[in-house]
Amino acid sequence: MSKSFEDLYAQLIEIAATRPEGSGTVERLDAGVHAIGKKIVEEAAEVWMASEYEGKEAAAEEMSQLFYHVQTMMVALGITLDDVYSYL
Ligand SMILES: N=c1c2ncn([C@@H]3O[C@H](COP(=O)(O)OP(=O)(O)OP(=O)(O)O)[C@@H](O)[C@H]3O)c2ncn1[C@@H]1O[C@H](COP(=O)(O)O)[C@@H](O)[C@H]1O
Repeated sequence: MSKSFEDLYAQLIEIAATRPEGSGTVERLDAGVHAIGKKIVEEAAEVWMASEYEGKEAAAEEMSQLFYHVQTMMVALGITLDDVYSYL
C-alpha cells in the first residue's frame, strides 16, 4: 500500500529523533531552514512545469516531492500536521 501524507510526516519525525545513518532527511535538516526553503521553491517550480508541459503522472511525482520538502520544513520548525490543518 502506498504511503499517506500522515505516514510520511510520522516517518520524518521519527527520522529527526533517531537520525539514522544515510538519511537524506537528516542531511536536509542539518542543512537548515534556508536550504530547505530553496528546495521548496525549486520543487514548486518543477510542479508548475510538469503540470503545464509534462502530464499528470510527472506532475503527481513533482507534487509528492513538494509535499516531502514542505514536511521537512515542518519538522525543522516544529510545526505539526494539526498546526497546518487548523488553517484548512
Ligand atoms: N518522499 C521523499 C522525497 N521526495 C523528494 N525527496 C528528495 O528530494 C530530491 C528530489 O529533488 P530533485 O528532483 O531536485 O533531485 P536532485 O536534483 O537530486 O535534488 P538534490 O537531492 O540534489 O537536492 C530527491 O533526490 C530526494 O533527495 C525525498 N526524499 C525522501 N523521501 C521519503 O522520505 C522518507 C525518508 O527518507 P530518508 O531520510 O532519505 O531516509 C522516505 O520514506 C523517502 O521515501
